[in-house]
Amino acid sequence: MPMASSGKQPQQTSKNRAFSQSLGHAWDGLRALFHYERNFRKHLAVGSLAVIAGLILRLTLNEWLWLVLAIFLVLIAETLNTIVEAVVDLVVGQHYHDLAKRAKDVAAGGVLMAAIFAVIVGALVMLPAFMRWF
Ligand SMILES: Nc1ncnc2c1ncn2[C@@H]1O[C@H](COP(=O)(O)OP(=O)(O)OP(=O)(O)O)[C@@H](O)[C@H]1O
Repeated sequence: MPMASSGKQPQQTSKNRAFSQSLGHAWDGLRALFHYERNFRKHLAVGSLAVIAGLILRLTLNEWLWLVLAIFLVLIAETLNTIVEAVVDLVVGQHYHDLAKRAKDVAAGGVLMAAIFAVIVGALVMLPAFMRWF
């Protein structure tokens, strides 16, 4: 899915000169992910629910570490997927190309792997924590 450009910001193509400038562009990137990527919003919502469940179930430090790792892996995989989609669309536009399909499908496969990892971690962390309640 092509990502629209806002068109409102100055069109900088030179290197960032200050750390605050780099940080500002990274923030723009996060806002773009949230604004344009439905799947990123879905993963963020599921991750937030997992954090709420973790607070209710009073996870241990080790359990939090695994859970946070799983959540961030999914979000980072979705970020890489978005980058691949944007670059592929930039290069081939609406033309069909086998390599474009391979790149997008492999990127989506990366998200799927991260999501499977998150489900496994979620089950291994939440089930024992749930059992501790009884
Ligand atoms: N230019 C292209 N050439 C060949 N196949 C393509 C091309 N663009 C997309 N595809 C195929 O269509 C699928 C969907 O592409 P699209 O860019 O719409 O991703 P998407 O559905 O927006 O992905 P996501 O749900 O992660 O946002 C790709 O996984 C790929 O198999």
